[in-house]
Amino acid sequence: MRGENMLIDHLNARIIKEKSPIVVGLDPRWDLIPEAIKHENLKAYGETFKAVAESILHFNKGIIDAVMESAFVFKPQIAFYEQYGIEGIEAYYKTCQYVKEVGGIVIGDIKRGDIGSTSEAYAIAHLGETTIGNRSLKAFDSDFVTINPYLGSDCIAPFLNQCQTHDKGVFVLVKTSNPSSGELQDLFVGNTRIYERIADWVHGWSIKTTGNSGYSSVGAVVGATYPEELKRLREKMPNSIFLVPGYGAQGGGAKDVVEAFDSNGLGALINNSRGILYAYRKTGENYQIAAKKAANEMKASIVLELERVAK
Ligand SMILES: O=c1ccn([C@@H]2O[C@H](COP(=O)(O)O)[C@@H](O)[C@H]2O)c(=O)[nH]1
Repeated sequence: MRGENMLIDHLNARIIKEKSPIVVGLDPRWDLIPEAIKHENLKAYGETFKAVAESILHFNKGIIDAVMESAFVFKPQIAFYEQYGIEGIEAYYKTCQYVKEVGGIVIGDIKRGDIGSTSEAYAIAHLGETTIGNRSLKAFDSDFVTINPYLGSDCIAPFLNQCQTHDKGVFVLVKTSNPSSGELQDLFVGNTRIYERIADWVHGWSIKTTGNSGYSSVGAVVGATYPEELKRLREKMPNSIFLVPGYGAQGGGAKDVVEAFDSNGLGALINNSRGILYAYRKTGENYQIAAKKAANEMKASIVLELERVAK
């Protein structure tokens, strides 16, 4: 498989070129969207899902445009859109489309996984193509999605198949950033913790799909809030790119994520959602200016920390 995997190599080439391993999480919250945007849509559509969806799209496009100089990877979390029904899902779809239009990469944070046949439908919906008679249509065209391995390997296989067919990628939940992630993930099965067992699976899948850059498009989600575990997991999954949430609002900082990277500054994508989207609420600036500054600062802190460690 080495060398055939283009998405991951393209991603790594851009991380190097743009010196940016950051991901901007697009988690729109109605109560935190600037009043001026909401006002315009409430006037046009009243207190409806349509007004919310239009506001979300306006806000997201503004954020994407503002941070493009320091970020090219975006992670919309689908739950924030689903709560606004069909219109919310449309805003999710259009957000993904807009990221693609401006040359960005989309990680659909969908955290899916079910029995094999249902996982296949999820995988087709978010990574593949739906067949209707003689036509094949893309439903949601993400580059990567997040997946939940709790149902076992047959729930993962359909996603891996779509990755191979359509040159897409997945991030498997390994050690999540939330405070109670250890309740299940840290339990021992024999001498191995559950999250380590999942890391072994991910490693097994990733070595079969490693690209020229030495990484696979089968990646792992590992929280910035567990830096010790992050370090050990880096050793366990040397070919997997990590998606690292937990930076910013959840307490993680540049020092906590540095072990996720290899000596070339590759191997990790660090996500920040609230800390960038709603930076304006702390600074009182225009939301785009504040988001741009927050993204630039995050990128600079991580680059500085990587340089410090490399010395
Ligand atoms: O372990 C995990 C997995 C996913 N997430 C998601 O990342 C963002 C984090 O948002 P912040 O505002 O930067 O805290 C959010 O979409 C989560 O659902 C995570 O936090 N931890």
